[in-house]
Amino acid sequence: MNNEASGTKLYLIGMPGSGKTTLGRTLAVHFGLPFLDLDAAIVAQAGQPIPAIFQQYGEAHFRRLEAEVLRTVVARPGPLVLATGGGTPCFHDNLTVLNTNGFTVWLDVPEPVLAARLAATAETSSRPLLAATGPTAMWLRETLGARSEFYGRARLRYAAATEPVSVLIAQLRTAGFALSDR
Ligand SMILES: Nc1ncnc2c1ncn2[C@@H]1O[C@H](COP(=O)(O)OP(=O)(O)OP(=O)(O)O)[C@@H](O)[C@H]1O
Ligand SMILES: O=C(O)C1=C[C@@H](O)[C@@H](O)[C@H](O)C1
Ligand SMILES: [Mg+2]
Repeated sequence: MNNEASGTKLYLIGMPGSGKTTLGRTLAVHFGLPFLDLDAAIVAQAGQPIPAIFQQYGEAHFRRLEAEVLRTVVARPGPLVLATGGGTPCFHDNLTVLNTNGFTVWLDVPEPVLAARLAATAETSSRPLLAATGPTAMWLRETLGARSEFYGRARLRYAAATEPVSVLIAQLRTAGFALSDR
């Protein structure tokens, strides 16, 4: 089965800072697939950056837009690697859409590692949900606590901070995600 014929889409889910964008690009190169970042697709569709969408219209509007753009991406023919937004699986039944139209992987990264990464990238990133408080331990604990129920329903859990990418690729093969390595 070649890539086009399989049509399988690979969806990376997980907390902000878990490495969805970084790993997504790596896997896309490895499997010779297109890569898409859902946040970038939302920005393109809205014509404004994510913090501006939150500020102008609020989170509920952002979540509707996110759900709409996700469904458009999922409906496209052909395979891809998609880095979702941190909250994507937790709203508007998006997780069901992902799980019924491709292969979901949760990048499970421990809270202290997330805290360090978010602090290190706070200056350069635009994370409106963190902008008010910064990546406090409390925000991380509460958010991870609330979201784990959704993330935990991914087809695969990948300990992204400790396991090499080769472990995930092997897990994908075992789970039946059949694509050609490059
Ligand atoms: N496996 C890794 N080991 C060490 N650092 C990593 C790893 N993966 C990602 N990072 C670093 O962690 C930070 C966050 O990575 P990335 O932007 O890919 O996460 P993300 O899940 O896409 O975040 P967001 O939800 O904000 O888009 C970046 O500085 C990146 O370089
Ligand atoms: O964790 C979240 O809820 C978010 C993460 C980002 O990827 C963006 O999708 C947005 O800032 C919301
Ligand atoms: Mg990202």
